[in-house]
Formats: sequence, structure tokens, C-alpha cells
Amino acid sequence: MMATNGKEACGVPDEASASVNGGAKDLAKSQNGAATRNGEAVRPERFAFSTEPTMEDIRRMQAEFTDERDWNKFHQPRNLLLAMVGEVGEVAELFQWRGEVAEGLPDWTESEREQLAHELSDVLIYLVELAEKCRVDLPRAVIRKMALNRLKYPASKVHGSAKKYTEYED
Ligand SMILES: Nc1ccn([C@H]2C[C@H](O)[C@@H](COP(=O)(O)OP(=O)(O)OP(=O)(O)O)O2)c(=O)n1
Repeated sequence: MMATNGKEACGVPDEASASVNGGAKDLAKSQNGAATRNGEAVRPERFAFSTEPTMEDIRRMQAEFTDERDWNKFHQPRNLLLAMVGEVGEVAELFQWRGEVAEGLPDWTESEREQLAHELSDVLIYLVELAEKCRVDLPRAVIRKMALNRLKYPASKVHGSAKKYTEYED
């Protein structure tokens, strides 16, 4: 079956995403691949992840993978960082020379989507292991960081603007 927004490629069931734009029947595509309705740009369907595996599941699975291979001796923080950056480069390669890409990757083939799913997973796997080896409790840390982000960028102040917080005057 052809994937329409990459859910199948990632093994995410259809029910995991909910439309915020009404039905997809009357949607058309603009020249750059963005969804349109009556000529107006509309936000593509919201996409939601599966609830599992959790970050802790991923940490544990990768710990098992490295233990089984006696690879912990190679997986020090700096090596993991370099490995992660290398995988980010592989993600970038998939987007290279394509110009802007519309949300949902409407023009990508199934095999390109699967390749992207692999490379993003590599980045996540190394990120989670790097956090573990640096003793950063990533799920908790992300909650703290998002709270800081909300303080730095109050919605009432920055709505619709992509300026960095240092560019605001008060
Ligand atoms: N020393 C290693 C080597 C691999 N992996 C795991 C974590 C990554 O998810 C994946 C990375 O494997 P590769 O280095 O073979 O990279 P790719 O899978 O991206 O292959 P390629 O570089 O051919 O695209 O395997 C690991 O934990 N430790």
C-alpha cells in the first residue's frame, strides 16, 4: 500500500494521527507539493507517534545491543557524539539538492521514506546512548528545557515571528 504521509513507513497505525483540517477528499497539491484547499494553503494532517518504545526502552535495547557485542569499550561519550553527527550527515544527504521539501514528504518514494526512518533512528539511538553515558535523564531534561523555551518565547509575545529571543527589545 502506498504511504500518504510516511506513517506506514514508520509502522505507525493510521489512528495515531488526527486531522485538524477536516477531510482530505477535497485537498489538492500546489506546485511545491504543499496541501491546498480552494487554492488556500492548509496545514497537513497532524502526525502522532506510537507510544512505545519509550526513551527508556530505546536506552535499554541499545544497552543490550552493545553489551552483546562487547562494544561498550568503544561507546564513550565523544565517540557517540561523533557517530551521532555522522548520522545527522546521512539525514542531510537525503535532503541534499532537493530544494524545499513539503511536510509529509509527498514526493518521496516509499524506499526514500524508509531510508529516512533508518537514518533518523540512528540519530536517536546514538543521542539516547550519549545522554545515558553522560548521565542526562533525557525525558526529564526535555521537560525542563521545554519549560525554559516557553519562558524565553511567550506565545503572546512571539506569535507568528521566528526571531531569536535575543532580538526582542524588552
Ligand atoms: N559501533 C557501532 C556500530 C553500529 N551501531 C548501531 C547504532 C546505529 O543505529 C547503527 C549504525 O550502523 P552503521 O555505522 O553501520 O551506519 P548505517 O546503518 O547508517 O550504515 P551506512 O553508514 O552504510 O548507511 O548501528 C552501534 O551502536 N555501534
